[in-house]
Amino acid sequence: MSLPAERAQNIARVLIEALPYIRRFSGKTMVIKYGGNAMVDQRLKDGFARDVVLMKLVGLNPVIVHGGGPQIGALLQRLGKASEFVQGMRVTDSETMDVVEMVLGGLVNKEIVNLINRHGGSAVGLTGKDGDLIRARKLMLRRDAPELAVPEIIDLGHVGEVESIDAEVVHMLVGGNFIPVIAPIGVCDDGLSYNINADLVAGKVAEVLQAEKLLLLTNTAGLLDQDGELIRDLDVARVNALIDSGVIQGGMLPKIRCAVEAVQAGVKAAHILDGRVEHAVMLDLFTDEGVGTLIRPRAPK
Ligand SMILES: Nc1ncnc2c1ncn2[C@@H]1O[C@H](COP(=O)(O)OP(=O)(O)O)[C@@H](O)[C@H]1O
Ligand SMILES: CC(=O)N[C@@H](CCC(=O)OP(=O)(O)O)C(=O)O
Repeated sequence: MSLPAERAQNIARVLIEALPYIRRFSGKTMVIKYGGNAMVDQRLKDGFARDVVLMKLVGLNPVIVHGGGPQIGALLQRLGKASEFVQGMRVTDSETMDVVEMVLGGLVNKEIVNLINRHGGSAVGLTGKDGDLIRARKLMLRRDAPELAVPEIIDLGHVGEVESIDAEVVHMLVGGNFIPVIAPIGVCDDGLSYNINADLVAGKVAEVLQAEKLLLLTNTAGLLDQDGELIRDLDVARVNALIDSGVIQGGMLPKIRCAVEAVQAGVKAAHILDGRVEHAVMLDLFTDEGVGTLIRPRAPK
């Protein structure tokens, strides 16, 4: 493989320009949540895989946690089953759980692994069952409303939350130069599978690994305010006000909650960004302020 001299010089210039950024993040862990809504078309998927491979090659440690909500919905529809969500969480009966496990642990996980490997990386796919990575407990949602004397408890079936993460298998893979690709399926003490929102898993994985950054790739420019304008930067105190006023709804609720919990538990920063933008991950790394919405533990002084 050989390049014309002028092209080689241009590449060298760009790499040298990138050096301070690469040095800043070298050896650091980046947890990237790749949402089902960001897996739009082949060009974007290829771009994502190339970014991840490049990150690894320059010394960062990317760890991928993926979703696949739209992909689960599509298969359920083919099977004649409707999708129902409460506060951004899929109501999951045992038949739906089988579909979730097949789509996330099978189709989507292996598609991402294959994509990264085809672009020159070494990815290994896991669900929370592999290496006992994700222990889950049943999630009981609370609904508070003025007309309710006591909060309503909503049972969503096989929907879980993270009880604990045993990251040994992740450390082993990262140490062996692999890129872990994690599907958000947990297992509880009695061996039952639980469907966990991928944002929640990504936040907990970032916490346990004490990641430098948690990047949440989705299908909006970031968190939008009541006028649809991008909020570039917010601290934990403002998040609650935005939830109470109804600005943050649906799938954005677990996303923002997990980002807040992660930064409160020691992750340096969380970003919600548009995965439909080409090279979104690199854009985030190579700009001081990042792109999308930055969530930090407290407002800058
Ligand atoms: N304030 C908000 N800003 C941006 N998106 C919001 C907001 N409130 C609700 N949403 C919704 O949240 C969605 C992202 O969540 P979700 O569909 O679960 O994405 P993903 O599959 O990437 O996790 C957006 O597409 C949007 O419809
Ligand atoms: C409990 C719950 O809602 N689980 C999600 C898991 C997948 C996911 O989170 O996918 P995205 O990130 O693409 O939305 C679901 O069943 O859709």
